[in-house]
Amino acid sequence: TTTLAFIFKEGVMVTADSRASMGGYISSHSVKKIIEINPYMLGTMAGGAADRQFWHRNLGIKCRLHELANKRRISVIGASKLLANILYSYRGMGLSVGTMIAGWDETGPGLYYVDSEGGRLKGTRFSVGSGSPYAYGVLDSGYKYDMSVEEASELARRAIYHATFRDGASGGVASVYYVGPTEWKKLSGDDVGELHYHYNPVTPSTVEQEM
Ligand SMILES: C#CCCCC(=O)N[C@@H](Cc1ccccc1)C(=O)N[C@@H](CC(C)C)B(O)O
Repeated sequence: TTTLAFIFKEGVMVTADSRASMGGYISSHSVKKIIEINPYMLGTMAGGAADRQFWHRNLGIKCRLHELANKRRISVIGASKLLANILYSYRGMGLSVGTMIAGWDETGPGLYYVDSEGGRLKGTRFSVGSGSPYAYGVLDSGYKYDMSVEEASELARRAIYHATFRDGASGGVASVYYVGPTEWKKLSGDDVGELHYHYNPVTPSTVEQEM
């Protein structure tokens, strides 16, 4: 898996691939690794496929209960603490979860990294999963705070593409979501095979090289 998210001038960009693997076997090309917790918050998932299904449903329920009890939307900090505390209570029981919570609340755009070791980090730029070293290479070299939504979504998509090119556990579709002040929007979903020819157009000279 390769997931990444970063805060920039216009909000938060969230991107992930869609491959599930079991060793060298690819068990799915269409896993939704960006989970729509509610209309203004997204979660990403790397690690165990079963864990993804359960924990983001579980988190969605806890966030909704918080809203009903407090008559207000839960903050990104609050949602990340709920998830970190639940995961911490399962420490040592073999959970494998590396997740990010991205959203926009009264304090502005927020991004947290949470994992099944119980770690929780606030940040502006994360990549999580087996492909993250490759994604960081593109992300860290291209990141600027003052990007437009178009520039930011292209940087995110490119970072995921390069990770799927080098990481055997990443692939399928690169999905790009943007979190704005009032809600998230899905911007694109491209098969990385098509992205390959988008970034590496075939021209007579490349045909020469491969001859
Ligand atoms: C057997 C088995 C695992 C079932 C499929 C399964 O969870 N694959 C895992 C990798 C993994 C994890 C732990 C034990 C083995 C294999 C997987 O593909 N994770 C991706 C994200 C999830 C949400 C799809 B990614 O992190 O690569």
